[in-house]
Amino acid sequence: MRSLHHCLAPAKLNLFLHVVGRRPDGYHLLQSAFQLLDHGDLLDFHVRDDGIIRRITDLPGVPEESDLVVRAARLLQATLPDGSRLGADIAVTKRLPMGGGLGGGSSDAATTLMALNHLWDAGKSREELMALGLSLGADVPFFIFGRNAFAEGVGERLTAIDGLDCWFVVIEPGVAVPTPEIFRAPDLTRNSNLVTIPDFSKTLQSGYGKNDLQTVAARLFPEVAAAIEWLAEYGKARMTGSGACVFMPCDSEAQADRVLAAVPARWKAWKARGIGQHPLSSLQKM
Ligand SMILES: C[C@@](CO)(OP(=O)(O)O)[C@H](O)COP(=O)(O)OP(=O)(O)OC[C@H]1O[C@@H](n2ccc(N)nc2=O)[C@H](O)[C@@H]1O
Ligand SMILES: Nc1ncnc2c1ncn2[C@@H]1O[C@H](COP(=O)(O)OP(=O)(O)O)[C@@H](O)[C@H]1O
Repeated sequence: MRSLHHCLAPAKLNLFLHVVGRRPDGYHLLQSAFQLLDHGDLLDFHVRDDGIIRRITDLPGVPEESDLVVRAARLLQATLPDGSRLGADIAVTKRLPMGGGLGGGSSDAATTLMALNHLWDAGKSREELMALGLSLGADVPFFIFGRNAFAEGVGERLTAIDGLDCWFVVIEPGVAVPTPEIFRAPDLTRNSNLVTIPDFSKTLQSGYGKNDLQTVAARLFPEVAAAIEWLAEYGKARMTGSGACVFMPCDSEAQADRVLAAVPARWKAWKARGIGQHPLSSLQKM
């Protein structure tokens, strides 16, 4: 049967993240620049002919049935023609921290939709996969979109941008930040000014804007505050998504290595390069 091995589910960074309003259902309206990285989880897919979908690796804290990988596969399977007996064994090598703001679970789901759409010959267009993905999480459509992007709405309105072609240092402060708690906080700023692409594009490199979720996450999780404070000694340090991870764009790989060598032992840290395109984009029909 057909297989795909070592498919990257890349991490994302939110280069800035502004909360610009709220929908009637309570969801927050955002504006953000999403940046793809060359580091992420790795997934292996092996097609089955008995309709069974299994996650064949363990992920502590995430039961198989609630894993976004399994949910994504089931969602796509439900669109296959009646009588189809296609299923899959899926192995997930988890390298991204959960609740890290790097979009790990969402990226796993996006990679699953793209890989199985190809392996099962499901014939879904990029737009159709993005719509399926949105029901799994707000970040999923971005990963299927496959380019660095300016995101609006809750993250579903995407416009391709260049992003940053540089190295980043990422620090994992060792805590999982629950997204709902951050959005619920009374002190969250919800009225940042609307921006346009020309407004921020020229200044993206020098650290355009801010992350409105950072103040709340840093207040609730002192290790996030400590990591930002430590990294800010070296450059423009900022939190990604709803946290917990903190990142800094670097002028060179050597600068990234110098910062990594100095990171306190209690934090895990790594470097990654910004990429312009999702590695699985080539599998996609337009
Ligand atoms: C903040 C962002 C930015 O990329 O990423 P992460 O930190 O998760 O990577 C995303 O918008 C995260 O979106 P999503 O992945 O859908 O968030 P979930 O964990 O499902 O949302 C949990 C809860 O947070 C609140 N929520 C979430 C997104 C949003 N735009 N407004 C909200 O108010 C809602 O109450 C929702 O029920
Ligand atoms: N394959 C998966 N990988 C990571 N998290 C998953 C996965 N499937 C379900 N989840 C759930 O999604 C939550 C958010 O995880 P993740 O997307 O990694 O963080 P974030 O949204 O902060 O970037 C996790 O706490 C976990 O309960």
